[in-house]
Amino acid sequence: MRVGVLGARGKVGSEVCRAVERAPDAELVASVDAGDDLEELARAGAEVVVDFTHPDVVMDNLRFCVEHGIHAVVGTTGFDQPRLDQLEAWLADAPGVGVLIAPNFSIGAILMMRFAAQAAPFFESVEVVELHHPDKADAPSGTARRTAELIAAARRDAGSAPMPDATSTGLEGARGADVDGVRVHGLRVRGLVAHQEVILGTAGETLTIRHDSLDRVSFTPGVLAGIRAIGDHPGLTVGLDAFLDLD
Ligand SMILES: NC(=O)C1=CN([C@@H]2O[C@H](COP(=O)(O)OP(=O)(O)OC[C@H]3O[C@@H](n4cnc5c(N)ncnc54)[C@H](OP(=O)(O)O)[C@@H]3O)[C@@H](O)[C@H]2O)C=CC1
Ligand SMILES: O=C(O)C1=N[C@H](C(=O)O)C[C@H](O)C1
Repeated sequence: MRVGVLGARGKVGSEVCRAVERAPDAELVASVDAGDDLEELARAGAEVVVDFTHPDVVMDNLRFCVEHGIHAVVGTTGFDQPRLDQLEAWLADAPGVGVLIAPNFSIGAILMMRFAAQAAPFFESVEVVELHHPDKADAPSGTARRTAELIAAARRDAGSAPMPDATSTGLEGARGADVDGVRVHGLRVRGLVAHQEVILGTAGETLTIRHDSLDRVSFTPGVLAGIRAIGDHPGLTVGLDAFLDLD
C-alpha cells in the first residue's frame, strides 16, 4: 500500500510517518506539510492519504484526494453535518474512492465512546468532560462531540427522559456546550495530551468512564487499520469502529 501523509511534520502526522515506515505492508511515498504542493501526492502515486492537519485546510485536501481517486484516512477534526454532506457530494462523482473520518483512532477512546453510549440510558444524568493540550484549535474535541451524539442517540432510542438541571441563572458557558442535549465541558491545560471523562449519575450512585491518551503513538495502530481497510469501503465512513469487529 502506497501511503502519503498530510501534516507529516505535525505532532500526530510525524508519528504516523514512523508507523507507516515500520509497517511491513505499507510504503511511505509522500510526506506533505504546510506550504508543500498537494500534487506531490499524485506524482508519488499515493493510493491512500492520511490527513492530520487543521480543520481550516482539511476540506481542500479531501477535495484534491477525491478528485485524484486517492482514498483518505482522516484524523483531523472539525467535521459537522454540512462538511460531511459536502464530502458525500464529492464522493458521488468518484465511485470507488473511500474516505474515513475518525474523530479518534485510539482503541481505548473508541471503547470509551461505546461503553458511554451503552451506559447512558441507565442513568438520569450524563455529561462529558474533555481535557487537552492548549495548542488544540477546536472545541469541543471531535471525540467529545461524537461521544455526546452517540449518548444522545442511545437515550433517544431508549426513550430516556430529559436530564435534570435546575440552572436558571449563571455565567455564559458555565454549563458547557450543548451537543444534541448533552453537556460537554472542555479544558485546555499545558502538559495534557488527550483525555476524556464521561460522568453518569442516578439516585445514590455515579459511574465515571475515563480514557487517557498519554502518548500520540496511541493513535497509530488505528490509523494503520484504517489504511488497510479503506480500499474495501468506498464512500464515506464515520468512525473507525465501522472497520473493527466490536459486536
Ligand atoms: N482522530 C484522531 O485520533 C486524532 C485527531 N487529531 C486531530 O488531528 C489534527 C492535527 O493534530 P496535531 O498533529 O496535534 O496538530 P499539529 O499542529 O501538531 O500538526 C498539524 C500539521 O499540519 C500542518 N499543516 C497545516 N496546514 C497544512 C496543509 N494545508 N497541508 C499540509 N499540512 C498542513 C501543520 O503545519 P504548521 O504547523 O506549519 O501550520 C502541522 O505540521 C487536529 O485536528 C487534531 O484534533 C489529533 C490527535 C488524534
Ligand atoms: O487535538 C488533539 O490532540 C486530539 N484531537 C482529537 C479530538 O478532537 O477528539 C482526538 C484526540 O482527542 C486528540
